[in-house]
Amino acid sequence: MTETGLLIDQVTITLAEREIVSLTRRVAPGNVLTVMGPSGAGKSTLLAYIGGFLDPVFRAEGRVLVDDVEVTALKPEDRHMGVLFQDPLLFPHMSVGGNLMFALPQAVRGRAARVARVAEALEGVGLAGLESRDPATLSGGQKARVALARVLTSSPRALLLDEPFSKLDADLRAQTRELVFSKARESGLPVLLVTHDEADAEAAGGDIVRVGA
Ligand SMILES: Nc1ncnc2c1ncn2[C@@H]1O[C@H](COP(=O)(O)OP(=O)(O)OP(=O)(O)O)[C@@H](O)[C@H]1O
Repeated sequence: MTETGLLIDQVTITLAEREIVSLTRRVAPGNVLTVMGPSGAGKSTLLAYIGGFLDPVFRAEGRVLVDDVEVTALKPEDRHMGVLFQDPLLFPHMSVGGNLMFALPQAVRGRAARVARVAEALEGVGLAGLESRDPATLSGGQKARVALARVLTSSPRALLLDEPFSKLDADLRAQTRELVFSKARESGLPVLLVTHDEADAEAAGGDIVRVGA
């Protein structure tokens, strides 16, 4: 039987013989697994291993599967995981539309179809018509939504969120996380969320795993 979603299978990460983190979990499509723990507990390290960009100073064992396909040995770009960090990391030399166009899979062919997909993605995050804007002119909340639209445009199979709401003030934080979780549910994406914030974990509505001391 095909097991959909994200499987973190007996993943153990060590640094100089010291175990940093160890976990086995499945995240079903549309569900969120929240990883909480004190600073230094290994939350970002775990997320980096799953995304394929773990610093080689660490030693890691265990498998990562997406929709029953093992991705452990693949490069980050071949894993089809959408990653959001604390900073939106938009390309500053490209317009908002350019940022999204860059993420759009090559399989979407033809200028008109590509332009339409970008417009649709911006509309989906409440930013219709902002294609030509310079990212530097956007508010923090708008940048976070462009980053979300860009990630969704790339047709990911899972979302990895490393404290993506932590720089937003309380109201904006609540709005942005609702948008992210509702988009993930709508798209049937499994989500791994790393956060310090109990309200983020509660809003995520899924399982919570606590790592570290
Ligand atoms: N590139 C690195 N080289 C050596 N040690 C590292 C490296 N990155 C992280 N560490 C160490 O690995 C451990 C886990 O770090 P990690 O960043 O995963 O923690 P975290 O739980 O995400 O913390 P925070 O909440 O502060 O971001 C810490 O002891 C950290 O000092």
